[in-house]
Amino acid sequence: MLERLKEETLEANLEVVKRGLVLYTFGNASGIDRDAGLVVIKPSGVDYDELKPSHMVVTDMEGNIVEGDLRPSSDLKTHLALYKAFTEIGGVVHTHSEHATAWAQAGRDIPAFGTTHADYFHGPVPCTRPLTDDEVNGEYVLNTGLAIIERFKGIDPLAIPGVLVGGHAPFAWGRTPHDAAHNAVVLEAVAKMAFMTVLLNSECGVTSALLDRHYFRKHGAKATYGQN
Ligand SMILES: O=C(CO)[C@@H](O)[C@@H](O)COP(=O)(O)O
Repeated sequence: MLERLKEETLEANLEVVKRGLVLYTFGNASGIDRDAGLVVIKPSGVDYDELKPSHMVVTDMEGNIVEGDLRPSSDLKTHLALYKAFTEIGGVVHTHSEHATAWAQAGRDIPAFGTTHADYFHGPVPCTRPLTDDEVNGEYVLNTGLAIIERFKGIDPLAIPGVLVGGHAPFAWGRTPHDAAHNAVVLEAVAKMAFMTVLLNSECGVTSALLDRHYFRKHGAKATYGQN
């Protein structure tokens, strides 16, 4: 089971490279074996070209290394926080994909301008709020999972399987590492389409309101809210 999870997690890491979502060692993917209480995550700073299943780091839910000779990703705390808060997810992927990162740096939710977005994200993709000075010096900056969990109060993480960490970059998740990588790829695609949509028609927020009323309700989305 654990060996298979290492392979699946490696495949998720390599998928986001294959789709052009990460440069060099940016980003990281992880998977969880909830029965064993173990998380498998990409090692920190290792070039994807050299990555092997045996390089993957295994930790318990508190981040203690159970298996592996390399340091776990610097985003481990965020992955662990999301697994504890979103109990139905089985994989998390973090990238610095260009368009989603641009929306994150702009501090804006990605509006749902069309069904391409709405088929995967049943609402605007939320962006976390800017951190206060105290938070920048505290745990929040090391564990962006806390900001994500705060932003997802009242939002079903499986209805909207992705987020923009303000000033940083996107995280996506799913029931498996493969699903998480898939959602990360689609998140970048809808971020790019939304960016171009705004350039083509700055008044296009009307579409988003129509989608919000009709499309999401039809799909039983549990959360809709305004854009910031
Ligand atoms: O953006 C960040 C730091 O949060 C990471 O995605 C990136 O530097 C990759 O770090 P790791 O190699 O996973 O430790």
